[in-house]
Amino acid sequence: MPAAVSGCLLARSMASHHKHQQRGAAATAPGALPVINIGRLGDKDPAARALVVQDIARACRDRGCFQVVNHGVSKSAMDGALEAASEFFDMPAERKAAFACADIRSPVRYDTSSKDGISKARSFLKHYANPLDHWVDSWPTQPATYRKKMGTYAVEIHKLSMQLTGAIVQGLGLCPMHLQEKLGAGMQFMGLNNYPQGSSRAGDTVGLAPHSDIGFITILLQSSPGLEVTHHDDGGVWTPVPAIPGALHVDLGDHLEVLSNGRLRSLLHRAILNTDEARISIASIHGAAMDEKVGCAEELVDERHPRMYRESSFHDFLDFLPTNVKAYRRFVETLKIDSA
Ligand SMILES: O=C(O)CCC(=O)C(=O)O
Ligand SMILES: [Fe+2]
Repeated sequence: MPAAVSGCLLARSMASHHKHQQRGAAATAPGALPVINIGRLGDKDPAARALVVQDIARACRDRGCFQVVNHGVSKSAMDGALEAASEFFDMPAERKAAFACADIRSPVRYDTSSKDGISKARSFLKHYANPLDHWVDSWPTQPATYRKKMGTYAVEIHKLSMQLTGAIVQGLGLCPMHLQEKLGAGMQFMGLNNYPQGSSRAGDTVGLAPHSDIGFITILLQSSPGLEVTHHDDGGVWTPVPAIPGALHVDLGDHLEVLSNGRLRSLLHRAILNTDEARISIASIHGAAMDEKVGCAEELVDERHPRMYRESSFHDFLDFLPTNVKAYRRFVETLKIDSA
């Protein structure tokens, strides 16, 4: 990306960051969140790739998240996904209710409020996406372009997830191929979130309660700002993630913390309601297959770094979820070997 474009993106990011800060957060964590140009990740020159890997490694270690630009996901796929989501949520309640399901294991699920008592304003649609052929027939047929638009986005994002995890594990000193097979055959769990415009008078400011995601990474597309993050050493200070046009936000999930044997931490995040506009976000969670156990990478366990976490699967996480409503704990906390 030419420097001028990069500068422009950063300037917008800062403007949006400040606007958002004035509106919500009480204090700010040090430094802006990293925005990484990953255009040279696929470069034949290993030195060019290494520089990007280094930036990603630093962002993962210090912030637990970063945004990517020049990521190869087309603008038309990103716009199409937001359109499909917005058209879905605009449908009459009865049509959406056809996807309501009490079983959190259902491959497609619509709901109007979360059970935590905090995220009351949000409605959401969740569905599996990888491999697309296997799941797409369970997706909504209305709006008519939903499957096409969301499917195109899902496939492009899955490809990006493979590239990013390749770089992240390389940054941990592992072979870039370390997770590729597991991810290729793994879960892609998409969560489409619809937040109405918030009203500060009514005091409804939090759209989605603080949590970390399962999986290795989450790639998130947001229509406007609202996502806030706090990393383990941020002292509980929330940092708004600016909505940079064309950028995608990436955050680390519980299974990456496990795989890295604690060298990386999963990211606590939440969504704030915008007082000036409604908002849509599309989270794509990338992990191993439903029943595949994920443990610490053997290469990262030695005498100085004893194994910190028990193995677990996505399935184990789903079993844990209903037990984690009142006093929220990151799933990964329950896997700590000394926490038993
Ligand atoms: O709306 C957002 O920005 C956050 C969504 C999210 O964290 C999720 O769906 O897991
Ligand atoms: Fe999340």
